[in-house]
Amino acid sequence: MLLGCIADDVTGASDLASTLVREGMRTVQVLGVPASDWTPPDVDAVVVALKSRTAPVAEAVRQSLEALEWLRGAGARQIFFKYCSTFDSTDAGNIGPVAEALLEALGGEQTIYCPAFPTNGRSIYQGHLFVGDRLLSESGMENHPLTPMTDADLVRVLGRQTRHPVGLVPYASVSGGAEAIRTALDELRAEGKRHAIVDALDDAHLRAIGKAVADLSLVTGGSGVALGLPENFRRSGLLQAEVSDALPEIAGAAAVLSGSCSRATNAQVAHFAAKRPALRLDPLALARGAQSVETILDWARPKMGAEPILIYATAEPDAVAAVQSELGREAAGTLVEETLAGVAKGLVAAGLRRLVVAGGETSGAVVAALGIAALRIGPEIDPGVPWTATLGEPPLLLALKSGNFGTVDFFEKAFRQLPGGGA
Ligand SMILES: Nc1ncnc2c1ncn2[C@@H]1O[C@H](COP(=O)(O)OP(=O)(O)O)[C@@H](O)[C@H]1O
Ligand SMILES: O=C(O)[C@@H](O)C(=O)COP(=O)(O)O
Repeated sequence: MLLGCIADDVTGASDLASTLVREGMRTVQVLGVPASDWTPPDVDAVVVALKSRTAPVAEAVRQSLEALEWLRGAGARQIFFKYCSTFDSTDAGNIGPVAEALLEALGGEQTIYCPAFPTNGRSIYQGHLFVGDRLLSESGMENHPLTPMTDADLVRVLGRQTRHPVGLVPYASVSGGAEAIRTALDELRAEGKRHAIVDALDDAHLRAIGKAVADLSLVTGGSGVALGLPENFRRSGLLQAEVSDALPEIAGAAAVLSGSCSRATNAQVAHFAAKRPALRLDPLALARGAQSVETILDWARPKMGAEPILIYATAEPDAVAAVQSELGREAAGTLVEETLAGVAKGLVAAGLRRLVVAGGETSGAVVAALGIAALRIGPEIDPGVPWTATLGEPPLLLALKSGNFGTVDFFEKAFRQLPGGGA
């Protein structure tokens, strides 16, 4: 294995794995830290998907260090820590504390932070993260149910999460190419800055950054900055393999489970629900017992197979806020996640084989409930969201959609790409 990756959520992990496959690395995504005696298939990169983005800090650090130990044991030459392209975190963490712990364990002196993903509209200028033409803090992410992002200045945001000071490699250096980026990093290191936010506006910047960090033991960022890493291994003659994104054909009923409340998912749910059988979860009804996994499965089972169905908790910010004020932010999230995970289990037992899940935390809960160990990466539906196939049981085609990714017709498009569509 050349590149060992630790992703703080499961949708982010498939986003990263998909980027690595497209850039010529044979990549497998594993869900949770594998058993010490598990040998990965013949691959160049392994992405360990954790559910650590919103875990308590100590737990996120513990899981990440465990993943690091496994990846190093399996021979990884460089470590990549993947988090969200919208830098989803709180003042407590978990990006800063996890990266600091990984850096310390690796004996590294410095690492970079670059969540830019220009293809999906995320760019960084003078340390400020933009989503399209808006600052992060005005992009809708300020209303995220678990990690509201109210500050777009990443030097400031990361500075609140780390023990060591944070610096910036600005656009002026990044546009000068790999050598200029290395010089800027050296200058920051000389000032005692172990952490460097790096500006990036387009893929050429990301590839230059990738080249500049070839010798860092730890690189951190969104999937975008991983674009430039495979080329480092190719240049040193370590990466030569042919990569295939072909998936096995798996027939069976199809469904979408959606727990993301992002702007993009709200629009996608409305679009799909207008044409297909759709059931809305009501967290307050779930809390009172008026709705349950069983009542949802009773609705779903007779409809399965004819066309894809949709089950969603997705709601607009005011509805989410009302639920949270009644149940509490975390309790509401957990209730919805556990319900959708239970529904996924029931649907698979009833013959579901093609599943799209919207939302990172939601996807984490669903794959854990289904006991899925690893995923093979297939073709992309939209940037950052590939179809995948489970390795082992149950045999499923699975697309784990990051909340904010995908066009408005994403769910229809996903099933159209499969042989036999969604029926
Ligand atoms: N109607 C709702 N009210 C409150 N919380 C909700 C509702 N619908 C979903 N949630 C919770 O919001 C969180 C969304 O996070 P996630 O699944 O990671 O989506 P995203 O990818 O958009 O960040 C989950 O914890 C989910 O259970
Ligand atoms: O980098 C990204 O934006 C995604 O890969 C990702 O991590 C998104 O997370 P969710 O929106 O929570 O699915």
